[in-house]
Amino acid sequence: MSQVVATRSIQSSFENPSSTCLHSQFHSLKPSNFASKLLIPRRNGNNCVRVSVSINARRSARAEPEVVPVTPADVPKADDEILNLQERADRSVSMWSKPTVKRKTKIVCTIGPSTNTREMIWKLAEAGMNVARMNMSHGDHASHQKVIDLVKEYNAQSKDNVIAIMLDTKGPEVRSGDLPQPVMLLPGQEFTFTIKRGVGTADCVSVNYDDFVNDVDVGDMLLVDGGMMSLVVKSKTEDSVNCEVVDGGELKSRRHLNVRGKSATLPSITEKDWDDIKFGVDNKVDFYAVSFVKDAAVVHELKNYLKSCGADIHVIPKIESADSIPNLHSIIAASDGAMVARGDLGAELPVEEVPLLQEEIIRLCRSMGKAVIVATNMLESMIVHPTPTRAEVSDIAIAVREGADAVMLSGETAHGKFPLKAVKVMHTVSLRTEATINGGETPLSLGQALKNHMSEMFAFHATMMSNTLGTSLVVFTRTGFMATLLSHYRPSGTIFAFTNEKTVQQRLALYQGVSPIYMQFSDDAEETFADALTLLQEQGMVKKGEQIALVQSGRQPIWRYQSTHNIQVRKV
Ligand SMILES: Nc1ncnc2c1ncn2[C@@H]1O[C@H](COP(=O)(O)OP(=O)(O)OP(=O)(O)O)[C@@H](O)[C@H]1O
Ligand SMILES: CC(=O)C(=O)O
Repeated sequence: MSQVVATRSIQSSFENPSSTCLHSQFHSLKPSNFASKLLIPRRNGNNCVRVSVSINARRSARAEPEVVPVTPADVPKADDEILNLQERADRSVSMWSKPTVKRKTKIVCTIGPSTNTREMIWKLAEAGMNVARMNMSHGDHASHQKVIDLVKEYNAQSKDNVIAIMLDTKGPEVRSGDLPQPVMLLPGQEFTFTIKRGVGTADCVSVNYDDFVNDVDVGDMLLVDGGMMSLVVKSKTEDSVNCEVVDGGELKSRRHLNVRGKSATLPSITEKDWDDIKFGVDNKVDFYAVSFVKDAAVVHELKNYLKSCGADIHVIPKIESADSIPNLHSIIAASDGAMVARGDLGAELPVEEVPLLQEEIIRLCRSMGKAVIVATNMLESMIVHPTPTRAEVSDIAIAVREGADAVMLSGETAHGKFPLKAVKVMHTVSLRTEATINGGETPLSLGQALKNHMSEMFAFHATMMSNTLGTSLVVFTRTGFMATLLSHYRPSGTIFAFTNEKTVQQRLALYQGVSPIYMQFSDDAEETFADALTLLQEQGMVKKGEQIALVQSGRQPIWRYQSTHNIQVRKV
């Protein structure tokens, strides 16, 4: 029943995103076993004016597109029905009804066997995927090439949506070797890991890393599959590590191994990674998620390489290694963002550190004006179940509240049974949570981190102005800089970022609150502004008579002198 009220409150906050005042939040959260009234905030100022909207609290509000009816299976028939509904809704109110436009927090989907077809990429995109991630730990170049081509094909034919492409490197993963059949490990049992190649018996298996014996010490805790099993190191020989099983389980082939509190002394970018990075350059991907980054040097090395190739690809280090924690500030400063890779992070460090580090990494990224992604286990149970656990829903809400640019799905979309439902749940939970967040909570030290002070000042004041007036923001950008800067101030309204560069449009898909739109710029500023506003109006994203805040600032002047920056408020 409360679904009904929640949906209406979300809609009212989109009709007027500026000020989800406390009063309206209260009403939106109220139990709805009675006819409820919503407060729709008025556009001029922060005052809320009571507007009576009687809602009969009935489940029949299912037809509202934002509410995900979590039905029992992600079977094509059900999906088709949902998508048909979506298509009908899209035709009636066009782009503004798209999940990818209304929601501010972006969704990264890992593409794997469950989703690597044309049909599923299209469905994921329409359900709300903003970024397609390819994990280079799995699959080969041919299979990833197919995914890249499909995403590009989707982008080329879509008039009002764009999906960014992220290539996630395998990195220096330490894995156990092949076993002829799974081995059941029982607590108290002895088990050995060896650097000798090709061993796979009931009490000993190979490890793919020659320095394994040197890196571990007696007393260390080895975690298999991120902690599904654990073994304590009892003794070592020249080539083997003898352990006692603490938490048992079924050991299968090629499992992930971590040593609690330690990172492997391997380079963050391996030879395979360089090969994959080159593959990414050839395919003009938008982002590299770089596994097991330990310090800023590796980010500089990759950035220098990309510069030498003339590749415009952004670098997002994955914070997952114990060694990276003392270097967080310098790693993020050198990069274009960070991913909180909670899987390995929670294996190398005690799990109770993960939420604290997540908060800290998000805070650091936001204070430095960098993109931040929260990843792993977000809807893990939906790999096999059609509905999420309440804890998973809360986890997404926390990441949204903490201000992540994006939340990520891994196994849920890569090999899960309900990939579309997982995206829809993530979409709905993000949207619902966003509706309760007051905009314009400016990161305190953003001013110190960014050098281009004038742009920053204009981003800040444009945010304040659009929040006060309850308008969307319109920005014209060739490099994406001003759009990402505005995003970091988290304005309440959508940032409509017009760019004449397809690569910039694609990359901006990751950023919180940014709706990237490709448009040819003309030499005449007024003509371009008029074209942009017409497009927004045609797409149903702004209404005639509505005000928008238009920002002209940034590093590369478009239709202005270098020294002149503007914020204009225009009536459509
Ligand atoms: N391209 C792919 N081909 C085949 N299977 C895949 C692919 N991508 C992902 N998977 C499957 O989905 C699972 C979850 O994906 P995820 O990206 O989380 O990988 P992971 O190996 O579990 O973790 P990590 O992110 O640390 O590499 C993988 O373990 C794998 O079984
Ligand atoms: C995403 C990832 O690699 C992790 O969570 O470990």
